[in-house]
Amino acid sequence: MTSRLQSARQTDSIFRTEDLNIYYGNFLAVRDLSIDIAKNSITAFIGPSGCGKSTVLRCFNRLNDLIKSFHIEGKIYYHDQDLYASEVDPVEVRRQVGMVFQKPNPFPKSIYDNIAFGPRLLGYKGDMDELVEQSLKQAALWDDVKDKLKAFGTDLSGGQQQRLCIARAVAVQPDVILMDEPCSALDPISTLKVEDLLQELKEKYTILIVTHNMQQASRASDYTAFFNVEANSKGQRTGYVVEYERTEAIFQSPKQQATQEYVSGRFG
Ligand SMILES: Nc1ncnc2c1ncn2[C@@H]1O[C@H](COP(=O)(O)OP(=O)(O)OP(=O)(O)O)[C@@H](O)[C@H]1O
Repeated sequence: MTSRLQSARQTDSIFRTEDLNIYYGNFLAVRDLSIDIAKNSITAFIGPSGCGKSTVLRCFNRLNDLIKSFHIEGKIYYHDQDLYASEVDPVEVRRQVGMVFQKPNPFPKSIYDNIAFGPRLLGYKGDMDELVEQSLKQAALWDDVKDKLKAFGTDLSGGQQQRLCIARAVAVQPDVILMDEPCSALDPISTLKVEDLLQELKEKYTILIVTHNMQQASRASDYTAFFNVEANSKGQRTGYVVEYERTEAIFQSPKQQATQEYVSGRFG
């Protein structure tokens, strides 16, 4: 068994991976991942292209299950439950572990229906107007859209669309929100709005975010995992975590030279 990359906060972890190897067919995409993810915190995954950040992220809501060649060795525990046990329903996992993607992807429906869609599907019996309002408020979008809830979500600006997607994610009352480069298609002002929003959301949710933006990782996250990638003798490029620590330690006093070079922009 490999040593754990983060031992300081195991009592407060929401996910725990143990000796995780992730494959697409015979290709080992990520190896030897043993990390804990802290509850009610923001954890950033950084590293060069192809090191497996998105692959790891999508393991936490079983989204990779939709890829035929995908399989894992090792374990992922979610609240101490084996996430890949046969009795676990991936659809229920995805309700509890929501996701926001790189490109805002609102449904071609009204703003209201974008939010109400998930709760309706789940048979929500409460006051839908109230839920829509609360969700939009949590995503810091209510003031922008309260007078045009019937307008199409797709007609909002890019930054607003991404906040709509965040509102849609929170409307089904998840436990965790995964974000895969959520700001890469946004302008700097919208990016800062989303980053501010993350600080509020972490009071209620656990957030994992993949980002190529070093400033974003250092500004917005509590913990950072730096991934790297190396080729084996067959030329396969496998990702692994080099260093996983509190964000200020990764950016101000990294233990590994590769981390230092990456966060200072001299690599990758
Ligand atoms: N569906 C798939 N089938 C086969 N290989 C895949 C699949 N998705 C990703 N990979 C491979 O797995 C490796 C990790 O990819 P992944 O997208 O997770 O990396 P990443 O660090 O998120 O990259 P980027 O920063 O460029 O988005 C890459 O070699 C990629 O080509």
